[in-house]
Amino acid sequence: MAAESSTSIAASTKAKTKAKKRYLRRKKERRKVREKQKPSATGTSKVDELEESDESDDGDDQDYRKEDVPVQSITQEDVGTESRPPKRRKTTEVSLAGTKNEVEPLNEDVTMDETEETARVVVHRTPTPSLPIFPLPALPNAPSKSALAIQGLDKALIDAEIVDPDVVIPIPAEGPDDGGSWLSEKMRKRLHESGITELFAVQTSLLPFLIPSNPQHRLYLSYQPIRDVCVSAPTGSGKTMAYVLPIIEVITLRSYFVAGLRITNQMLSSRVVTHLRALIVLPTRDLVTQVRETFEVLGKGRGLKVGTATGQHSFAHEQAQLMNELSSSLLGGSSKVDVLICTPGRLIDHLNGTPNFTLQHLRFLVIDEADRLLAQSFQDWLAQVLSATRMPAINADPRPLRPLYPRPDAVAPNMLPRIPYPHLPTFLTEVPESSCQKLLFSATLTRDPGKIAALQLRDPKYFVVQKRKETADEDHVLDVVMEKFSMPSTLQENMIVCESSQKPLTFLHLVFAQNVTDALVFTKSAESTTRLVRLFDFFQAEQTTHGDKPTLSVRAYSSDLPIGERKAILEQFRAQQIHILVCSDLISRGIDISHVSHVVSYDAPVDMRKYVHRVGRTARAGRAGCAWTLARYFKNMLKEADHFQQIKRLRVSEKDLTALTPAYEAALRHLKDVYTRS
Ligand SMILES: Nc1ncnc2c1ncn2[C@@H]1O[C@H](COP(=O)(O)OP(=O)(O)OP(=O)(O)O)[C@@H](O)[C@H]1O
Repeated sequence: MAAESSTSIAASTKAKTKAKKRYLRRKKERRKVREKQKPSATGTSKVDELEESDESDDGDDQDYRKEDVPVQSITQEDVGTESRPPKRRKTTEVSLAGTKNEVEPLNEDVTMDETEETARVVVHRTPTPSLPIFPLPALPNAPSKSALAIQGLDKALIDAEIVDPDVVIPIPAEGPDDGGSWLSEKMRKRLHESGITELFAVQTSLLPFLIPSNPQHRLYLSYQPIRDVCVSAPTGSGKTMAYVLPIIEVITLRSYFVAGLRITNQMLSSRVVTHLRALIVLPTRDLVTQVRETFEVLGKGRGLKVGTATGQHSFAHEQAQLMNELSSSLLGGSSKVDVLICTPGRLIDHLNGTPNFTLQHLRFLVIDEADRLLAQSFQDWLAQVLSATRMPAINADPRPLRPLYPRPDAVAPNMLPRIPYPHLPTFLTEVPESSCQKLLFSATLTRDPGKIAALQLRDPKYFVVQKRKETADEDHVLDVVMEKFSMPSTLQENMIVCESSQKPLTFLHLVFAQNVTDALVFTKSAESTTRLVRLFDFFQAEQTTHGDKPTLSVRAYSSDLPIGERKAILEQFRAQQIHILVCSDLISRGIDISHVSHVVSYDAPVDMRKYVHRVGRTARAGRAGCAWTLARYFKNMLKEADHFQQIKRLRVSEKDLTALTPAYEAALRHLKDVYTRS
């Protein structure tokens, strides 16, 4: 095979040589002929032309070429891009958004050579024109965290009015000018007599909103329904007066304007007969008593009749106190009181069991400590109360309807359509609405949309008393939504990190070394309350036998005690006859005792709301106060509420405790004896 192939190569080379020789010979002959024909001076160009045409047209030459390089006539280089049909290549671009865009190939002018035989494709690359610059796909500006958080929230909450807690306005004692307080002269005088000379922040916002400027229709606003109100303000910021003052003013006075000044006159009161105009619902009896006292102080000399219903007295006794008429059935109801302050349980009892007890004339429904009350589902009290304030559906009331002429004053306007005296209903007939304005108050107002929806609020207006930050309004709303509760600015908060076993001794150290008296001490249960008081008493007894320490009066206050005793203890504490009151969370809300300078959470509160209310028993109405929490694990709750930074963390050294240890150990032994015996 190898020999064969070498022979063929030799033969081909030989043939090539012969052809070349033949070509060269002919070329030589042609040159000779040309030499002969050559003119002497000119004609160079002609020869050149001939030579050129020879080279191009000479069949031999062509033959030669064909023979000479039959296969490699087009070199790789020649083929290049010219011979190949241009490929339409797809260019892929990845956009910023991550999607693939298919883009047309760059501009190429492709033309086919006219001589089809050669089948040559000539590609003329024209300079690529610059493409128009399209803007890069840009992501929209990301909304702020707070903007995202408020999405889907109740609009009323987003539009909450943020009230600066430092705002106060002086109350002029005399003269027709109310100084922007919206209070009558009579009321302003009364406030000054009670030592109140300025309005606190929450009051400055609420009073103008709650005391209507229109002197007419103050008790019944059936055709001008007013907005309901939700108020979130720190503990001790004066929320009680923010509703007590407008209630007294609206019920007892009627005002009119003279030369731009508000003139109020009790004789012009729109109150013709006594009806239940204001209902205040509170979670505990103690709070009912406290709010009643505020009404009595501020409403003195105004002829306002205030009643309470807490179950402290018999049902019959309460009925006699509240109702004028129990025997006959009255469509307009009957009441001896203008204002009723009550707990929800007893209120339901009267709604269901007291004849002529009606809420149809209510102008104000106040739910104080609203988050606590809304959490109580007792007999579905809220739904029952709300339905009692609305016009009952015709035929829903089993009592027979009697024609009443003339138009009865005793029936609320929203009840009138129920009375079968001749009306002329037209398409213009407007259905009267309940005139009841709902007011919700708390230092930890719920933002739970479900619970708020249950209140069927009418176009609610939110007031949130909290320090204004240098941030967007959304952030304030976010604080509201995220339940970041604001604290009194005069409160100093401390946490003493200690193990449970160290708590009793640490507490004794606080009392005897840090002078923590005039204090409320919160424990987790009634049982812990009693135990701590016993230990304290044993410890003091030990101390007194070994030295001359003055004796401190420490008492327990819990649900284990009879109501009468509880009341007496609270009175003694108010009178500073008791120095330390150890209690359960029974009085962690709302109780206002001005001299409380310390609050000790002996057992850490279970949630942030409880913490806010407990520590809020001190530092009230701008006074200074100190809160102490004894705990090992407490910071997570504070961190979640974004409140960790505000709390000073302290440790009590072993050394500080050694002086107290002997008496403490003796007290512990006594305590053990007591519990083993019982
Ligand atoms: N304008 C005022 N000037 C002086 N003292 C006031 C004023 N308003 C309220 N107070 C007093 O401030 C104290 C706290 O008020 P209040 O009990 O209404 O607080 P609160 O906001 O309801 O607190 P909490 O959330 O704990 O129930 C009370 O002793 C009250 O008399």
